[in-house]
Amino acid sequence: MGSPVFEISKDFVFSAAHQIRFHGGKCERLHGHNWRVRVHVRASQLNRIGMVIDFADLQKLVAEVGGRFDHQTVNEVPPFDEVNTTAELLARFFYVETARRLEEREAGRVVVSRVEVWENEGSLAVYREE
Ligand SMILES: Nc1nc2c(c(=O)[nH]1)N=C([C@H](O)[C@H](O)COP(=O)(O)OP(=O)(O)OP(=O)(O)O)CN2
Ligand SMILES: [Zn+2]
Repeated sequence: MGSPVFEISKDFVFSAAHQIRFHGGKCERLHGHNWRVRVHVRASQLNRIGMVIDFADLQKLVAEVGGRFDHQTVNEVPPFDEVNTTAELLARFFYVETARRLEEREAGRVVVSRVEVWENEGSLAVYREE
C-alpha cells in the first residue's frame, strides 16, 4: 500500500480589472473577470482533530494573499505592476504566497500541492512544483 496523503482545497473569488501587456489582441485592453482561485493543500499527517487544516483557516490564509486584488486593477498591485497578469502568473503568486504562510503556521506538515486559477468558467491555469 502507498503512503497516505490527504488533500483539501479552498476557493477564493475576486472581481478585478486587468490588461495583458504585449498580448496584441483584445486582452491588451482593460477588461474584468470574476477570478476563481482554488488552492489545494496536502498533508501526510492530520492534526490532532483529524484535519489537514481547518477550511476556515485555509480560507483566511488565501484571503490574506488575494484580498489585495478585489475590486482593483490587478496591473497596479505589486508585483503585477511589473509581472504580466496572466492566469498562469497569478496561480504562481498564490502558490508561493500561500506556501510561505503555511510554512510559518504548520512548520512543513501542510504544503501547497497546486493552485488553479479560472478567468472564466472555461479558462483554467494550474501551477504546481515537481
Ligand atoms: N494562457 C492564457 N491565455 C490567455 C490568458 C491567460 O491568462 N493565459 N488571458 C486572456 C485574457 O485575460 C482573456 O480575458 C481571457 O481569455 P478567454 O478565456 O479567451 O476569454 P473570453 O471571454 O474571450 O473567452 P470565450 O470563452 O472565448 O468567450 C487571454 N488568453
Ligand atoms: Zn482577462
